[in-house]
Amino acid sequence: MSYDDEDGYGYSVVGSFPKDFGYGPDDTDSDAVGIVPTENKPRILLMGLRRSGKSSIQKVVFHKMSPNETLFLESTNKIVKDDISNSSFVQFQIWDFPGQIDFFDPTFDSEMIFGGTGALIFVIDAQDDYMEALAKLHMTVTRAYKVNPDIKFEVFIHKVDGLSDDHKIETQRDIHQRANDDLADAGLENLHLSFYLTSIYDHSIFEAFSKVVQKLIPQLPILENLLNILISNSGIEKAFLFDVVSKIYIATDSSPVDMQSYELCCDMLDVVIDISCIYGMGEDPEANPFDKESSSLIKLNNATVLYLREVNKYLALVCILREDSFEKQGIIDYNFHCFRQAIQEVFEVRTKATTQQHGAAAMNSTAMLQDSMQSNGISERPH
Ligand SMILES: Nc1nc2c(ncn2[C@@H]2O[C@H](COP(=O)(O)OP(=O)(O)OP(=O)(O)O)[C@@H](O)[C@H]2O)c(=O)[nH]1
Repeated sequence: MSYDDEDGYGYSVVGSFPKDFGYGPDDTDSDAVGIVPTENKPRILLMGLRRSGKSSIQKVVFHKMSPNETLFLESTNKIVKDDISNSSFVQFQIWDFPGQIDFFDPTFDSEMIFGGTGALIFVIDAQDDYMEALAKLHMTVTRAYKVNPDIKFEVFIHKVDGLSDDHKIETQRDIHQRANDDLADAGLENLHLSFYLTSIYDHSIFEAFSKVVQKLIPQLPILENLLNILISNSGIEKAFLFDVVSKIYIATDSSPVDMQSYELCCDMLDVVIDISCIYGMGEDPEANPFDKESSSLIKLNNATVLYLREVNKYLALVCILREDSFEKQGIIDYNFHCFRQAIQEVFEVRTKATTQQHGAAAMNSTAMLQDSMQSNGISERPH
């Protein structure tokens, strides 16, 4: 399929995505090598006061719920466990906690809950008075840290869509200061909190979740390295490796991420998914239309090109590059092919369990990619 309008703003869709964006790779899937048993999957906890927006975040990011529909979500009364296994890299469980959870309740087994946790996201409603939330945050993180000091503590200052830009920054500064002062008073200077301004009404929640998830992906440095090699050889300005279903980016090259580029790439993914779901199904409804031929090209009217390629069933690469760099599409496609193979190798290593093998194979795939890439003739990475 190919679409063009008179402004020269057009896109083409070759191949498409599966109609059913269900979760969980099936065991017969060759991309889903190294499926981790449920109990070993890293766990992400969503905690915070009642009505702070925990369930909405989970539904919007992982279940494609539209933000307006969250108005009708009922209060969560028990821990809801959600197994997110949509990618071999992004295999984790999200536990959504009820707002009124009581840590002093004898049935609350903190050893079990915090013991296997990778990240704890504490959601604070920025449109409400946050003093009570800060007290709860302090109690939660100190308790969790005692059980498991390796947990990554992430604070979502949420619902910021209702705040002016100045108010957002002031709120973040105030929450940051108070939370860290409380920790310093308790002698817990080593406990590190990361802060994000989020809303389900824009891309900020996807960006924040991307950063949380990236901290739990041991292969992140390898993926970044592979992306750096790809973009520097291909004249690409920015590349994101997306988890197709959630729009989380699991890695990007090491140039800084600006929100606009990320939004643009997210929008492209949405367009491709929508078009594919409507027009991409073949005659066989069981066949997966998102295959290695799947790609899409959007030419913007500012001499920039967005280029999407399927990496495997769960991952897509979305690149931003200048139109003149795209003249040598053959080289970009060749380099992409090498990149895809290198990613495949990183996947395969997961099945071969040992860390030593992992490290050796990662170095191997990076070196091989560096050797096999063709240069686009652009010596410096454009800015
Ligand atoms: N303006 C705005 N409202 C939001 C946002 N996220 C969630 N909400 C609203 O906040 C309300 C509470 O959301 P929930 O997701 O049910 O909150 P919760 O933390 O899961 O609540 P409990 O289950 O009671 O613990 C809903 O009406 C949502 O529509 C946001 O980013 N901005």
